[in-house]
Amino acid sequence: MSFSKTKITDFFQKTNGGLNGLAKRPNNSSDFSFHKKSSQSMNKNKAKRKKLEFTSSTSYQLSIVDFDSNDNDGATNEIDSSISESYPIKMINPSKSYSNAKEVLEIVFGHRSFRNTSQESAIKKAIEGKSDIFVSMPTGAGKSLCFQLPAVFDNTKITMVISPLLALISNQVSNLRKLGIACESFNSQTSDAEKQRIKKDLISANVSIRLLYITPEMAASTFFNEVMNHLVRTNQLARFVVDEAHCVSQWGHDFRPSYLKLGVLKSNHPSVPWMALTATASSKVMNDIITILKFRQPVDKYIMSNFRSNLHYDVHYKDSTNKTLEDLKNFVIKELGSNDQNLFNKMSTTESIFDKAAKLSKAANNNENKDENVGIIYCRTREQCEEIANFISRAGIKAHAYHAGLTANKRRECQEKWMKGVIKCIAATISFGMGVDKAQVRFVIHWNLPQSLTGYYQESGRAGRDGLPSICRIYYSTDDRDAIAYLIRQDIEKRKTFKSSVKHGGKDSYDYEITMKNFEKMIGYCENFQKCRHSFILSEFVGDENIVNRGCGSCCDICCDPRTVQKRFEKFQAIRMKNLFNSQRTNNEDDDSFFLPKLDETKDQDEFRKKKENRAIDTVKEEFKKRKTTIPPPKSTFKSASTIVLETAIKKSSGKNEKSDRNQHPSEKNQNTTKKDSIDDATRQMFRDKMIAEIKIHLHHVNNSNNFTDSTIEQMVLQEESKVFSSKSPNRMLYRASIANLLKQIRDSTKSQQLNATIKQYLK
Ligand SMILES: Nc1ncnc2c1ncn2[C@@H]1O[C@H](COP(=O)(O)OP(=O)(O)OP(=O)(O)O)[C@@H](O)[C@H]1O
Repeated sequence: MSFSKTKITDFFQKTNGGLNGLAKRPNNSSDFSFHKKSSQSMNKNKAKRKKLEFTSSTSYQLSIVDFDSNDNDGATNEIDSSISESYPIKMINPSKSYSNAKEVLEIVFGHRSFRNTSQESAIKKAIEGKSDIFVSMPTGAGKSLCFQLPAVFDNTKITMVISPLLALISNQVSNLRKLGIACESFNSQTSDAEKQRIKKDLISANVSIRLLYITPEMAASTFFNEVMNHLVRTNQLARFVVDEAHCVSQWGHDFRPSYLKLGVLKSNHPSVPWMALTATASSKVMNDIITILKFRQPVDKYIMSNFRSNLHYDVHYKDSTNKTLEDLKNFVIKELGSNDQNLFNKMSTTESIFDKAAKLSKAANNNENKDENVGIIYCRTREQCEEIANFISRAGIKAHAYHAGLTANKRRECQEKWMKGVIKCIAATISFGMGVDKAQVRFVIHWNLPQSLTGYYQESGRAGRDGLPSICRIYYSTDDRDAIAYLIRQDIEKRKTFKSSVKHGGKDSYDYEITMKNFEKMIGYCENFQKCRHSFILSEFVGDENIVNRGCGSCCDICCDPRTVQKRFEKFQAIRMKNLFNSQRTNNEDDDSFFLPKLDETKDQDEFRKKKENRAIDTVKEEFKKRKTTIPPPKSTFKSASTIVLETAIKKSSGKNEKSDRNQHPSEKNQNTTKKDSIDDATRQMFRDKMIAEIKIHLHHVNNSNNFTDSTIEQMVLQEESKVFSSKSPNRMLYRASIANLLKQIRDSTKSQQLNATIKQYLK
């Protein structure tokens, strides 16, 4: 939304006279429902609190975040954790002043003590209001309080909180309102009536909102510029807060170009203090945050170690055993199964799966508060979420899928039940869990490889927020690795074609190298059997030298039992090599990255087999669907490795395994068959795909895309790959090394912005 300056000025004049919508709310003495606070301190403080509060009849209707709607303020609308019902709230007396931070901590927030010294110091420094503050604390360490408490302490001013996700905003606003704090959000989902009410307050002489959550896009709007000017002029702006500040940096896992504009706000209002918070800051990210947001030196930094000793990290290999799903099932039963599994075991074998599920659900509802332990299994596609959820349910654990294909209501219901422990295990796409503060998450499993270590740290960090032992596991497979690498390349290419990357510091700030390097590190993490997993992850962050240098001791599979991990890894490597060297890959011996049936469920075996055959193709189709674009899909020759492997497998299983000479260069036609068989077609096609992708990226970078049609590129690749094949076959290693060398040369030319010499030869 945008407002013209004249309109704003008119608006200011019309409402002049200190309109104070919120402060002037009518009081009455009706009953008010507080949210349940379990802590004893909260109860103790209730009586004290009552005296300090005045009541309001105003009902707040929080904006319902519509999962699928277009969001014109740029906020990512990935999950729906909003509160749909309106509820009466009890407002804290807006003119109440507090003598110190501890008092606010106890009376308003109901906590007995600060969670850690960083939290306490950051809060006290913020209350002083003299410096800019950088906070890096692990997930669940209590970052939000670092700005929420000072915002309440400062009872004549407003704190502007800039946050990237509507779901996060919605959650925080909802929690703060339950505490009686005057808190609002202003975004594309806010109703017109609410916007009017908030605007009135913002332009008044006595602003009564203590915290206003906005998106970075909204912060840059003309309307908010005017608002900020007014608030600064009238000395009512306490501070700017940038939550999830790693979004500023392209070195972070979640770069948001709109965050780059925030530096302008800082330049416009240099006297207003800022606070930036993140759970995932490397020193590069921290420096970017401080520089891009133009923080005043010296910056007060509060950096806590990201090491969480209650989290046990490990990696299981999908390729190394044909019992991966059994492994997953046994693990989930062990972690969550006590109640559900016992009940399930007692059920008759003749009962239908639906009856069993209904019984489990009923039992879980009755036992709501007994066992709130839950788990998350992250999957890459909706189909996988559904399949895994079904699979776990069949094993007697109440599970549910969560993804964008469900209605907003269904997602909300699902999340709420999971929060209460009614649904024990959720199989979800990675948007699930953002901004969700659930303490008893006993495990976070990644069924597919994440794209970066920092992203993985944040997702896995949703486990064990209650401080109790919890497990973070990845099920790794090379099929996933290849499919994700392919998709990353596709994304990068699309971004470049759309020229959506932004210019920053004179260079293209969307850096292909960074994305790929991040992904390579993730692969390194999974394929490593020597370095402590915590060290591996924490080497990405500031403030963790001790762990990085010494290892965690016993909080990961490698530190606990390095020999077993080594054996597992070697077995995985052996099978991988066998797959690479042996084109006679068999479906059921070593490729277990698909879903396998339980042995006693013969009637379901056909269904499973079909799924097994279709899954990789569906995965790729699904990913294309997700990346809706006007760009035509890649030509049929441009296939992911997993698609090729699957197609080959399907051909084999249906007896149509004839060798194709598609894409065969004429010069190879007469070559002897020994040579030809030594490097299989699928491998060659995979390398040709890689070359095509690399060349397209290169041509885009050196501004030569228009000089090469797709068919020229394909012909070029066919010819160059064919030369290598003819000269290096049958030695597979030499073939691979030569192709790798070609790819490297192209990448080097991309870096030096020179049209690659080999490619140049094909310029007509
Ligand atoms: N001093 C405290 N005493 C007790 N509980 C606290 C304290 N500070 C924060 N908490 C609680 O800790 C939980 C986590 O806090 P918060 O959501 O702020 O963490 P965070 O660091 O922002 O995590 P994330 O990065 O995952 O968002 C919340 O339930 C919050 O109420």
